[in-house]
Amino acid sequence: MNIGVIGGGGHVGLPMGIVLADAGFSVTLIDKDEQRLAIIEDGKLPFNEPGGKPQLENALANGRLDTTTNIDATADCDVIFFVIGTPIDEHHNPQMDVLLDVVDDVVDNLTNDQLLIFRSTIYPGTTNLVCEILADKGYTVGEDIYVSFAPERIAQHKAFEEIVGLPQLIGAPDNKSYQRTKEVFDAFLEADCHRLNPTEAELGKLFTNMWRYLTFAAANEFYLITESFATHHDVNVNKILDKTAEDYPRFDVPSPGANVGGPCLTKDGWFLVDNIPFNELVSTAYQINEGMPAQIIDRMADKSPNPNKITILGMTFKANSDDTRNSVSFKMEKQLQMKGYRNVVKVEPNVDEFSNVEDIEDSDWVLLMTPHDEFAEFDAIRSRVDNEDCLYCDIWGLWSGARHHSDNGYFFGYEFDSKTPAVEKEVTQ
Ligand SMILES: NC(=O)c1ccc[n+]([C@@H]2O[C@H](COP(=O)([O-])OP(=O)(O)OC[C@H]3O[C@@H](n4cnc5c(N)ncnc54)[C@H](O)[C@@H]3O)[C@@H](O)[C@H]2O)c1
Ligand SMILES: CC(=O)N[C@@H]1[C@@H](OP(=O)(O)OP(=O)(O)OC[C@H]2O[C@@H](n3ccc(=O)[nH]c3=O)[C@H](O)[C@@H]2O)O[C@H](CO)[C@@H](O)[C@@H]1O
Repeated sequence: MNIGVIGGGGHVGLPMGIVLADAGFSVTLIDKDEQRLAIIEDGKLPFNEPGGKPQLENALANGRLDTTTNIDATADCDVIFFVIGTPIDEHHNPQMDVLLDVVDDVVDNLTNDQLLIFRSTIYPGTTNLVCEILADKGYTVGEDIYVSFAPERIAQHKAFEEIVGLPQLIGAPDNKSYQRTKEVFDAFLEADCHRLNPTEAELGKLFTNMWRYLTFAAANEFYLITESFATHHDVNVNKILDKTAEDYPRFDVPSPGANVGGPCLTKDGWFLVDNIPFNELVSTAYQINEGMPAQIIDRMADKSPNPNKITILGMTFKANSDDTRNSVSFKMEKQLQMKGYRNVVKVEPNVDEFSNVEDIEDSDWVLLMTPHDEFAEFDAIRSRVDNEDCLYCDIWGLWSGARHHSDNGYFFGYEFDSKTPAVEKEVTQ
């Protein structure tokens, strides 16, 4: 069976294509980004995704993986996956035309019995709209052409483990489209397929991401509330969250986080918001998460006014990633500049264009925005800074001793002995 993956050079499309090839299908990665395709042809992943390289090399060696920039290649495919980016515009509205233009191109080359699987995160109703477009062209979905929405739910960096391990939602308008989609996934899936109709599956995917985004906003809101009490009381948010959740079954709150961003979590909320214009849960979560840089800067300035040099640790949107898309670190940099702090060093070990830890000497503030493994040793960071008056901010709790014992994530370097485990310090407190 020939499978085409449109957007096959991307963070979702490439792992999908590799797994399909590994399962024995003959796969063509169709992508407009020639540079990415050249890297892939060379046996390399254009981005960091653990475990993928050997599988890619294997697929290339077996001749089961091919690449092209030519969208007309879909004409020779039995199954076509759509995995291109589905962005929002500058007004936070979904850019529907990006995907629909590609659908138009594919429809021009359509042949009977092809199965179209939408895997990008899409605006609710899009799959049904595609069915209408196909009907206008004279096709009958479920009889001479097949369509489904099978959302990707992996988190970056876990792609190769999660593509095979997570249950697959399949939104299908008819039995045959469902069965044909399930057959493709059953070739490699170690979990079950769950059937919904297309719009239900589209909403389910968006709800999954929104739920995660809301839990981070709740943790950040708890952090801000605790801060407001911290002016008159000895309270620490991470200590509250940990102790309150200990051995208790219904309080599963993540840590507050300085950097809740990435290519989709933030934008996906806007796919829902315009359907509920007067309800504000999603937009409030956005304001809380995107407001973290301003909140952090205010607290830093209270404790340590007039810093000459500020270091941001981490420019990617999440730990151990090389993906800077929609990272809140850039908002942090912008806010610092707007407040007049001009000397800002941006350290990012996973992307070439940024500074490295050699450049952080004499910083007055160090802001841990992305909790990369490279930053885990507080003592190493502190000795690079070599300024005993430096104020550090780690609301993630990466420097774990600090998590319970610093002032809600802020602490002056030399007051804090990072080698002492949090639990021992607590006993002696
Ligand atoms: N990144 C994630 O962790 C993740 C997880 C689940 C779902 N998603 C969703 O998956 C989709 C893809 O996201 P991504 O992170 O892989 O994006 P990406 O930008 O990494 O990949 C998209 C790829 O599509 C290609 N492309 C764009 N327009 C094209 C066109 N007209 N013809 C051919 N190729 C084209 C791009 O060159 C790129 O290689 C989005 O809808 C996203 O919301 C992403
Ligand atoms: C529901 C779900 O799983 N959806 C996945 C998720 O994948 P993801 O790769 O974006 O990864 P996450 O790990 O969720 O991180 C997101 C941001 O949250 C920050 N974060 C993380 C842990 C924490 O405790 N506190 C935090 O604040 C982190 O720094 C980062 O900025 O979203 C994709 C769209 O991108 C999805 O489509 C994909 O299916």
